[in-house]
Amino acid sequence: MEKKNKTLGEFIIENQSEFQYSTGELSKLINAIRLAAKVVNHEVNKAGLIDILGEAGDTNVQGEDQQKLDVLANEKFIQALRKREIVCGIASEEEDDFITINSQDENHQNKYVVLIDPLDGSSNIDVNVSVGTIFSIYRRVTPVGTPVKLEDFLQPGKNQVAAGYVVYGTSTMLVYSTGHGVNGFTLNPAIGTFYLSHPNMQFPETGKIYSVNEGNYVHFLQGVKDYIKYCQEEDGDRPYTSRYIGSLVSDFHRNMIKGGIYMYPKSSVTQNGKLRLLYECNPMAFIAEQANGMAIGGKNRILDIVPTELHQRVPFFCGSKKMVEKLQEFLDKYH
Ligand SMILES: O=P(O)(O)OC[C@H]1O[C@](O)(COP(=O)(O)O)[C@@H](O)[C@@H]1O
Ligand SMILES: [Mg+2]
Ligand SMILES: [Mg+2]
Repeated sequence: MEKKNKTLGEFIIENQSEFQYSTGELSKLINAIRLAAKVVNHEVNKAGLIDILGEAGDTNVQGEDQQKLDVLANEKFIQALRKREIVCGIASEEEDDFITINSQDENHQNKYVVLIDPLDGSSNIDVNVSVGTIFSIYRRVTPVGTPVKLEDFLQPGKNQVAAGYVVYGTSTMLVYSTGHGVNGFTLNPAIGTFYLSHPNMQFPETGKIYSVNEGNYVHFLQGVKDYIKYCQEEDGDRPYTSRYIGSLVSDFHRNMIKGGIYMYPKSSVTQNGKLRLLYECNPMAFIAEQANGMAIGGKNRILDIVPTELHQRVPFFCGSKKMVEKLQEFLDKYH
């Protein structure tokens, strides 16, 4: 078990050998995320004092009204990643298309693509409820020396070389995995340093929390309705407790620590659910599986899905293994 309280920088160096590619590349990637996270954290913490609450006035490719903090976080993460001479392309919830980034020598030597949800939980920004950032990292599949292509982004989640999230909550944490377990780092805002506070995070095998927007209940498929009823029944360790923050990162983080299941099903209103496969479901599924949890889209494992579009949505069920398996039983009955 990793010793607590070492800095993120120390942890990255000590665990370099775990990263399947050359040393230094991972630290450049994670350092870019760390830097941008600190900048965004700084803005989020004083959001009410400076003019970054409310709408930015534009809509994004999803047709959602962009919040000012969506736009700011998007700029800060793209800036930080662009400067690191390691990323050849970025895709973001707030950008219609992927961004090509060329190496300084103009020969497309960079090897990684990064997909981000710069600000997750946008509906909670103005009401001072915790929000987050989500990131997913792949090695490109097209040859170095050529411009990045869409296929570099449309890789199944199991190809991720690293993924994680930042939660801007009562404290600010960076949680990530490179495929060797999940570790959480808490920011000491006084000195601007992330320290290892949650080594080797694990989803409890089961739990007593279910997270779903029950306001959509009538539109859910029968299997999901039956599972929610099952969670609410008086029997054994049930009823479970309903907790729904409305920020995927925060609901996921709580369930990973306490044991629980998060659900954003498809419904008669949202044919494919709401969450985006590439920069919400894949990175969270990668973390979940690395933490002994489980993530499905219904019959399929999220990380096996072969993406077809940059901003595609999928149904998402994720959390403690025994709870997701139980849900799967209910889904299999009907679908
Ligand atoms: O308000 P709803 O429909 O329950 O949706 C809440 C979900 O939508 C999201 O806010 C979508 O993410 P963005 O805020 O990044 O668009 C998730 O964080 C959250 O879990
Ligand atoms: Mg989101
Ligand atoms: Mg977002």
